[in-house]
Amino acid sequence: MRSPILDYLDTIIEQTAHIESGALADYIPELAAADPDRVAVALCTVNGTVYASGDTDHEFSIQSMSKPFAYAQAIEDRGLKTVLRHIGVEPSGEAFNELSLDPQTGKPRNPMINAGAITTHALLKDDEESAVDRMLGLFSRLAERPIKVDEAVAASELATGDRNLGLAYLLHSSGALRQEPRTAVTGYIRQCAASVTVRDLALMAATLANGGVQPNTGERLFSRSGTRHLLSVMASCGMYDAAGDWLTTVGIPAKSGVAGGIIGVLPGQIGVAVFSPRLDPHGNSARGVEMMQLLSDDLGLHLMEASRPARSSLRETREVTVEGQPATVYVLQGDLVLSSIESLVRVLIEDPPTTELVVFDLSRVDEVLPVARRTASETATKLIDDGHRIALVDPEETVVGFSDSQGRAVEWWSVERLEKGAVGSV
Ligand SMILES: NC(=O)CC[C@H](N)C(=O)O
Repeated sequence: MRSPILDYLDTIIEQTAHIESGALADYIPELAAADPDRVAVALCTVNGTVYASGDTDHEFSIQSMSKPFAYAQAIEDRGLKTVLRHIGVEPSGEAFNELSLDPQTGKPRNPMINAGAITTHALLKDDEESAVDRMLGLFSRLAERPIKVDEAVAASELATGDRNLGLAYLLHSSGALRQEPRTAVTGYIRQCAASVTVRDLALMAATLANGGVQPNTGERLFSRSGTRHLLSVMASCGMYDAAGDWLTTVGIPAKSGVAGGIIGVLPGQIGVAVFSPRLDPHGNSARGVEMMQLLSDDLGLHLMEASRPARSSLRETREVTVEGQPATVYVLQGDLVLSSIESLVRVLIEDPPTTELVVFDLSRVDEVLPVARRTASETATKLIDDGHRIALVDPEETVVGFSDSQGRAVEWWSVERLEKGAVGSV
């Protein structure tokens, strides 16, 4: 059966379908030729499972979403102290391509704006392979597939890259740039032209959510402390001059790119990625920001929300005989949020119950977020359609009035009925 999490992601696309505001980035001619109606959304858990909806395999250039990964790599290559000597960590409150450095220090204010990102690129180790190849190798390990430069995008931006060149000359004159301005800008632009999908980006973001370890390969790509530092910078500077608004509303470390992508990271839980090419006046995807806002509200992503456990909500699965008939009992625990019920939903899909009677024991459940309830309703529909009977044991009344997504009621069992009726331990 199709995962209800995919059905949920479909609703994010449907609910934002009316948003047609914003404009394509036109200072890079190749981006102005993009199809403005493309849209995609993906999320990836820290277990490495990716869910994606919309134009999931459509490739677009990573642009400024490359900046966090280059910054983390520069920290690995040179150490945090050296990187901090070259680039600050203060929000600039300015546009991403502003021609300005911190007047007190002569350094770029942070690594998420172009001045800081060009400086970052020039700090990457380039003795064995070029800094661009090094970044492509990193992207490929993060996304688990070969990531390449979109040569048309790179050529288009190189031909119109005067502003970034101007910035690089400014940086060079203040002593902040390790390379010749033209070399640094060419490398930075090629780094930005790497071609990715929302699936790739969700996996990349999930690696940051997972403390720097790629969830599927288990490879440590960034140190834990480097990842924490990066996420803090993304939280305060990732959305440029909209960063304060972003942190108060969506509330997760994020980074946007001018091709229309945005990535977000909920530490310890999930990475998310959205794509829609029309940009708002800050240079962030207009529909993408709305999609992120919905994801944040529905999934309870906001960092300042009282913390929710990242552990799985499935405590254990038991096969027992209740009142003379075989039953599968799923014992759930903790707060039911999307990232904690994801593993339960995946077990139900990949290893469906073999008994007609399926019991969910919610005795140890504390709180159920609306999106978890909705996903559970959709899962119930799929189970009922497959011929199962569903019974809920819910002594704390965490899901009062629960029904499947078509309004079909489930059975309500007391703890005693389950415990007394069961042969085999419950
Ligand atoms: N915000 C962005 O995505 C900007 C990246 C783009 N390559 C530039 O330097 O202008």
